[in-house]
Amino acid sequence: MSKDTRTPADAPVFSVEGLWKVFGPKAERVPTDPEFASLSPAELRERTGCTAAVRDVGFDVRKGEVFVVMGLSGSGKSTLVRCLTRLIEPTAGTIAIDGEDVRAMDKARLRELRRHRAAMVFQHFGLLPHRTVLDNVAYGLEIQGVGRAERRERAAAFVAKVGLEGMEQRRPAQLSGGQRQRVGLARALAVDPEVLLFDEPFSALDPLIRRDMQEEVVRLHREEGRTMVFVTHDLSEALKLGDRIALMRDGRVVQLGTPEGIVGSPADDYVREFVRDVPREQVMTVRTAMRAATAEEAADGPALPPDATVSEAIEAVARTGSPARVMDGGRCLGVVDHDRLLRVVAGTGHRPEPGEKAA
Ligand SMILES: Nc1ncnc2c1ncn2[C@@H]1O[C@H](COP(=O)(O)OP(=O)(O)OP(=O)(O)O)[C@@H](O)[C@H]1O
Repeated sequence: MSKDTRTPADAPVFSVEGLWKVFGPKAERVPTDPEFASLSPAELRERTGCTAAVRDVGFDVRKGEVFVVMGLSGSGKSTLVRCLTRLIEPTAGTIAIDGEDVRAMDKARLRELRRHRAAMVFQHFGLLPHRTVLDNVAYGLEIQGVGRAERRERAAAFVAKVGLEGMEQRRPAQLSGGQRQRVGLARALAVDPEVLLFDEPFSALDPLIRRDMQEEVVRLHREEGRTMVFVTHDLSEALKLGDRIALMRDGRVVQLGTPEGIVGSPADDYVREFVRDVPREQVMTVRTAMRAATAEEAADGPALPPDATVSEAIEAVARTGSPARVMDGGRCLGVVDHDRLLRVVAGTGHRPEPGEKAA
């Protein structure tokens, strides 16, 4: 996936501010009382009997991006993403979709939001066992009131799109886990939502099928440019899929940034520890690794786009024996040489990305 090269449209799809979800007795008092806000999760539970699953979280999801919510088990990811369409009622804060206040929506509007605008793909597929693949995919269209002939035609197109052509008449029990998840994906896509929400959709799949599905998401995203919010506890999945990643810990977002920003400039020791084993050369780009070029260097040498990875640059430099030029529209932005590339691999010498900050 090409990262960092798109200029995102200004208007966010989702805009979230000061969001809290507190489970437990008299949950509403927790967000408003500064004394509670400073407590650790264990202290808060002890003092109030409440669990703050999401604590004062704010972010925008930009049009066309894959926004990943990542964190360990229990960090609040599922709760957060369910709050976006009020499958879980937030305790405090604001959520807007295309500028419209989600917390002010009545039942009918909410239904419309979940059916048409923000479709969810779940880990356990949620397929109807007695229906065929085709009818499962058509289901979302059926509840939208689309006529039978049209919905079957549209559903068939999406079945083909996710690579299940020829399996239209099978039932879910006759499919593998990966194939079932493809049906879930096709069903969500068929309603043509503005944004797709994925809650750990691939965590039950075995590693090879999981990789296939990740590639499927990358491909669909590349082809359609659809906005996606993707929950995962798997760092390599987050780095592979995310244009930006919100890293959660104990209900808070501890860092929000590009994969490169998070790996290259961890906001604190927790994040640093989290990304310690990531192969940096596969995430860091030459845009970050480069230095200024001399006139001679700018004129000759292998050329790479700014979002090429350091790993790709190592290959180019090894092949040609000379520094690689970072080229953007015919202009040489800088060069990467052995020294620069090795520094990235060794984890010394990166520059913080402009605009990256802890959330
Ligand atoms: N209905 C509930 N009642 C009470 N506490 C809850 C409820 N749902 C979630 N929690 C708590 O909120 C916290 C966040 O849970 P959540 O499921 O959002 O985490 P997660 O990051 O999605 O975890 P996982 O990766 O294991 O699904 C946890 O401490 C969890 O025990």
